[in-house]
Amino acid sequence: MTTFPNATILGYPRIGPRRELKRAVESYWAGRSTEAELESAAASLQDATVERLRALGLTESSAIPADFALYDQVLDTTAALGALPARFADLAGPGGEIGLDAYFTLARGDAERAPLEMTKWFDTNYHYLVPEIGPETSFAALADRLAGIVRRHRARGATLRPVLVGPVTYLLLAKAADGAPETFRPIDRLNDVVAAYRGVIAQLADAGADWVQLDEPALTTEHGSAHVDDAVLAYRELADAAGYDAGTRPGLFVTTGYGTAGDPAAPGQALAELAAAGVDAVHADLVRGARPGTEALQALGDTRFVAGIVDGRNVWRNDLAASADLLTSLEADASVATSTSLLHVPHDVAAETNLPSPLPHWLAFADQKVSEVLTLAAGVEQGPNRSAEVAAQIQESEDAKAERAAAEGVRRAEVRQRTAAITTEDATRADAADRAAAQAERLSLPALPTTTIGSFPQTGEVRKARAAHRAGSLTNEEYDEFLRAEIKRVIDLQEEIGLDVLVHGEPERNDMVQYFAENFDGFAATEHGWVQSYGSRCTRPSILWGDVSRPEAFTVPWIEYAQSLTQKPVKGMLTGPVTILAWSFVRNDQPLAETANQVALALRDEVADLEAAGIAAIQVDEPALRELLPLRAADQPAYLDWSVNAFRLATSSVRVDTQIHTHLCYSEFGEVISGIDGLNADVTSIEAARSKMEVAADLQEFGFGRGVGPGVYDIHSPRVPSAGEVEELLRIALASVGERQLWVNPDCGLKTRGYEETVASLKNLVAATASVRSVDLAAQPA
Ligand code: MET
Ligand SMILES: [Zn+2]
Repeated sequence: MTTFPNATILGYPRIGPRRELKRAVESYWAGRSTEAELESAAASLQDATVERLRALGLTESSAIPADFALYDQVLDTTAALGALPARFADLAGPGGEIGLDAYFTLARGDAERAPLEMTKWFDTNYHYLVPEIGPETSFAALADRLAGIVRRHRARGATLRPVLVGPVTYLLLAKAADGAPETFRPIDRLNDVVAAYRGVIAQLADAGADWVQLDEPALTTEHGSAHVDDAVLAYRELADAAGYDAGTRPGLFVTTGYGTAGDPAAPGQALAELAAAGVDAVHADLVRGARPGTEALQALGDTRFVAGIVDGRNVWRNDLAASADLLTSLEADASVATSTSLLHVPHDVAAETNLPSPLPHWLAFADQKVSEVLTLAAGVEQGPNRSAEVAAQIQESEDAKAERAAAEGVRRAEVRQRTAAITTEDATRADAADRAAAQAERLSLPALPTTTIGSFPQTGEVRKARAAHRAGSLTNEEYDEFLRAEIKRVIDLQEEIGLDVLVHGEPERNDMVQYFAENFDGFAATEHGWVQSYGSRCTRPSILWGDVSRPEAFTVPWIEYAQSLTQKPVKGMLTGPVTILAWSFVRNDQPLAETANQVALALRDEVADLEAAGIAAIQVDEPALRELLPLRAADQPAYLDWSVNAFRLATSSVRVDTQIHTHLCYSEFGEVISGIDGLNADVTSIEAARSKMEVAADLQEFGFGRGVGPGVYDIHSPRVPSAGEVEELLRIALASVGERQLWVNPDCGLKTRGYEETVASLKNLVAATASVRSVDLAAQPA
């Protein structure tokens, strides 16, 4: 093997600077292009990526990672191991291989089969496909696709470094296959999977790889850090040259992004153990994780230390002076890298033409981060005698830092004074029982009130009108007119269906976070800043760069109008502070808690204006509450403290008879039940249908005393639930939540659905509720 490159990145955005991959894949799915066309589009994008990275300076052998998943990197590893769940067994090729169509079927399901489950990748908004591993799952070395990529680039003169999810992380991220015995854990299959990895690594070596990257981020989590011993066993096996043809074992590079691997009290120790097992290069995340101890670094011996010092998860320019100092303090020869893959950031700041100046000067997207890595690596090589070029780069980073600290809008006295003056009282409401009584009187709702989560189907018409307005072909007045007609239609429809608490349908919102970013001060929107969320789906997070405030009420006119059309209560609809932070790129120059308080006060202003406009129920959505939960148990209480408090700050100014709702989805919330309780909302709607109301029982067990609306149907598919099905779920919920607390609603908003299935589903929801009210509640009226 060659020596490990001095500068590298752990991964690069795969979607393409203009979302080329998204288009190519979606066109293939739609039958508009052939497999060959898709492969050729993917190959062109790879070539462009490799050329771009070389032009930026990643010219050392093996410095460029080959991480070109068409859908997801965990699914790629599943494919390389041939680890097909039983229900997909028929998709295997003659040699057990998972071809292109099989690959996409695992990701997207088909008429008979549900796809692999999708879940969040560590504490990010990227979603991976969960492997399903059972005692019978067969593993094989089927790395043809990845080997082919390595080979193709070799022929073009570049030795790339193929990337796989490492064996321990792969199994820790997997779930037990259906039918596996209770006691079975996927990690029980470590020996078998390692044998397959060995074959995969040999295939990659055969294709010309000098180094193979194995990502082991699971070692940085609370649960995974207890598996360092397993990793040592696995890598001892993988590093054993006896398993390879003479002299062909490539270098093994193990990465540990997203935190500190192993025991956080002994940072670096896990890396030293991996080195002792025979791993040739080990990476530590120096942004989210702790700096490895000096002794641990010394114990690495010949194993190369790779310092993940350029943040793979934010969009801010690196503080090069501070990073250079940290690298010097390591007193070890180190390579320089990113903290994680750059998958989480957009491609290139230079592509942005509309960002307010001087914001671009403070930013670093993937391409800028590559340059930062190279500068820092050059600095390490040069030691105390820095070249003029490196010195100039460091100076520029210092200048940007100073400019940013002093720039207008970054720190605004009026915002600072408000957050400094926050008191406990600001986050405190009257007793829940008093609120319930006052709200019952004001709203006079039936038992088991029915409602929806906020959005109604965003039809092609709505999207077209928004685009026309943005392009200027629809005037403000015309667009307003259109939105009002849409709101009226949605209100009339809900009246007709017979729902109790109505919504305006959110037609004016492109996205539940971006809409708030556009109406608050302190945020900027990018034109091309797309990042992959899952598969071909991308989001374009706003950049929260300055102090946040709300110049004027912006949701009030729509809600007020909707309320004017009906006697029934219409919910005000806001996105909560934690979710706004989670789905934006957030400033890194102050604690998240401080930024959360600013956002909370901006929302508090909107809440006050909604209340003043006569709105009796206000919903503040926090679907991302679980997403930002720190990976380590020790860090979780502090997080729940500030995040919960921010929500309370946003919602606690209201009168006793104003009903505060919240909504949570996308996650298992079992771990944060105490946080949900802490939000102190009068009504909490929560995704529950797929887990058969489990969360209702969890809440009950916790002693949750306020309103609960466990979702009675899954909105992720067009399937219409029957009234009988909804009734059954309601009865399960009723058994734990009780009729005084139970609300009836779908799992989440309806914006991705069509009208036909929405109307049918909601009618069944209302019918089921009526039946449960008359059958189950008749005996003991509330
Ligand atoms: C991801 S949660 C979505 C909540 C929002 N109010 C909606 O209905 O779309
Ligand atoms: Zn939701």
